[in-house]
Amino acid sequence: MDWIGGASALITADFMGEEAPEFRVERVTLESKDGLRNAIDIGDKTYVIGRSDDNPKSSITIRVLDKLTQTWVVPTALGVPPTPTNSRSEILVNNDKILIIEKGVPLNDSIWFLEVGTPFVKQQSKIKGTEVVAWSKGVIGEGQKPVVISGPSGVGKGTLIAKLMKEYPSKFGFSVSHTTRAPREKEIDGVHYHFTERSKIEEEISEGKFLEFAHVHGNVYGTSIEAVESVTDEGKRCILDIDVQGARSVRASSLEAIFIFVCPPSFEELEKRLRARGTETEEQIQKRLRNARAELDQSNSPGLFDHLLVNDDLETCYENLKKLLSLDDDHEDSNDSFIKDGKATACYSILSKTNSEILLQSETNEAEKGTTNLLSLDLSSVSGGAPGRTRGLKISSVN
Ligand SMILES: Nc1nc2c(ncn2[C@@H]2O[C@H](COP(=O)(O)OP(=O)(O)O)[C@@H](O)[C@H]2O)c(=O)[nH]1
Ligand SMILES: Nc1ncnc2c1ncn2[C@@H]1O[C@H](COP(=O)(O)OP(=O)(O)O)[C@@H](O)[C@H]1O
Repeated sequence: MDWIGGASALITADFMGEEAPEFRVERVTLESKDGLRNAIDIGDKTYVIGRSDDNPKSSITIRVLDKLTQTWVVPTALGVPPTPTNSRSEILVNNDKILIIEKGVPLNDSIWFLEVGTPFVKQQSKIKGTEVVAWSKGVIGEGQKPVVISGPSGVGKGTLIAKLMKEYPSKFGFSVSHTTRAPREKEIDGVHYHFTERSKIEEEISEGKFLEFAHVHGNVYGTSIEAVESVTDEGKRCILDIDVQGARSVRASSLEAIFIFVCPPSFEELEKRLRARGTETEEQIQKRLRNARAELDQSNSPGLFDHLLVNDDLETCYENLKKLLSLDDDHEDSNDSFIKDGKATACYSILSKTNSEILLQSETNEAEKGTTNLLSLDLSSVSGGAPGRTRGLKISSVN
């Protein structure tokens, strides 16, 4: 490695070489030929965040020095990392994650967390038997809670969701699941489902890319974290069409959602709809009907579903669904102006930290753009985190 700049700490050797560097301060900045590497000490470990020298366009690299054994490890990094910029600043929060502010990108894209010791990271580390870190993008404000819709095959979930998306294309977005089942005649890959191989989805599940997955009617179905988060990133409310096992997993996850179960008016009517749809073989219909009984039984599980909707007359059911959703719609987000303004490129660096408030100082003259030079980032009510986004960041101007 070829360092051209001095660092504020003692750096004694090539960090992947035999002789280990010696860091004497909590935070150091190491300047290499083509950008910055930053190091943060957490307990007995030093995390070095940088970019590959050989390929500046490559993604961010992370190395961990175990100070007790003086060995370097490249951890398994889960989740989607930020696009590397030439400059960033970072600080340790809660002793289990590093807040990273990337510079030269829109404010909405600049706040990231590298989780190094959160319960999720510890659990993944145990499963994988390796050092694990996980990326989670920070989101200003809460966004609207995703909506999980479950119910037996043929009850009309897809029909209701399609109506909602048609009436409110800019308000709702569909979480496109992955499945190993074969596409039906009119289904489009990437629109209705991501149709995939069993080995591929199993590999991606083991890499921590899925919020939930389940074996349903003999196939694997799963919701990738990106499927949900890409909808929310667009400012839309995400709709998930998943089975009861999936709903249970989401309930147990860090994603806060509203859970709706759609019931048929009768079992006979369900069978009639399933047959009339004409998309399954008789054997598949029988399997779906058997599973429907179990799903209907589970719809009453305490604490699982927030609302039950009976889909008898389609229009009535759709109106009831809209009523349920609008009930949750009328919250005002006090961060709204920042969420909108956050599309402009920003260059903030971390100035100081007190409890859960972090001060961000602009490196360009934001005042000229009508925004402010000093921002307060409040982390006191964040929720979520890896494997999804970290929500609930509050930003305000400091006058
Ligand atoms: N757990 C889980 N279930 C899913 C997912 N995507 C779809 N499902 C459920 O899988 C079941 C079968 O879906 P599909 O094959 O499209 O048949 P349909 O419900 O009869 O239209 C339904 O209960 C869906 O809600 C997913 O990502 N995760
Ligand atoms: N309220 C309803 N009354 C009569 N038929 C319905 C109603 N809702 C949906 N259907 C029909 O039932 C079939 C199954 O609906 P679908 O939306 O595919 O169910 P799901 O997605 O829950 O498996 C479709 O042919 C659809 O047109």
